Amino acid sequence: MPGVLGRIVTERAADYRDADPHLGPARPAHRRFEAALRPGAAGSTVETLALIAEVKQASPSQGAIAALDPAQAARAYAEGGASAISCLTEPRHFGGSPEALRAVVAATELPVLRKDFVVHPAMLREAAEWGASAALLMVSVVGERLPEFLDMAEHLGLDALVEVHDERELDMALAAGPRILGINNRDLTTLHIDLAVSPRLMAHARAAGFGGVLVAESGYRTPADLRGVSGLADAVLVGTSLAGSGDLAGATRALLGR
Ligand SMILES: O=P(O)(O)OC[C@@H](O)[C@@H](O)c1c[nH]c2ccccc12
Repeated sequence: MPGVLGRIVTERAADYRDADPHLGPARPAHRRFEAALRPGAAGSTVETLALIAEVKQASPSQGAIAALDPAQAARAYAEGGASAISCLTEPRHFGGSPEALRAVVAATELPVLRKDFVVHPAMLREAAEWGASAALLMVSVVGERLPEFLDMAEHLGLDALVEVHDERELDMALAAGPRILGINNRDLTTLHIDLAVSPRLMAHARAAGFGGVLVAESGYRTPADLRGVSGLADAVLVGTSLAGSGDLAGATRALLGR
């Protein structure tokens, strides 16, 4: 696996090399994250797009974004109209931590996504234990093991956001029958963003008969940016432009056109 993504995945695999792979008891599926993103669930937004707002303190492309208090950030996003919260837990490149996720879960009623490079079953067990409603599964990372990881998430009562960046990954994802599909506009090997990726792959997914929830991810800054996926996406995942704004509630409202 090339580039930045390869380095991070190697590090996360090393972090969890000796972790206990047991998932523990089955947990009921609440599907709270999925329900928050369903068409119309966001209700009052101009574009009817649901917003997943991300607690993101740093990134490989930006370096430091902002030193956030995760609980305060989550409350501000909720106040601004977000439908769900994404919280990074990757520590070296994104400034995330388990504590950040736990704090976000405690601070808000909104469903929370564990945003990390899931390479080991223990990472899903942790997500459930920490109170997350969902976990990210990247096809570029789990590859052929996607069905296995989807089953594990289901066992733990977690919704899975299955992320793809190109047609090949999309076809692999569709074959596994995900309920929630995220299209990342950012190529994580080069960090290059192209907002045309989401509309292209969303049209492809719908044409292939995908009837689940579609999430457009990365690089969105303005209401005008969102117009490119309105009518195609059910939800949009936004981190940097909100987290670095200095006024998280105001920036969230502004992005949603309120
Ligand atoms: O900060 P942005 O450009 O608004 O992007 C948010 C989110 O899409 C991005 O953080 C992301 C999408 N998929 C990922 C996988 C790993 C780490 C991070 C990500």
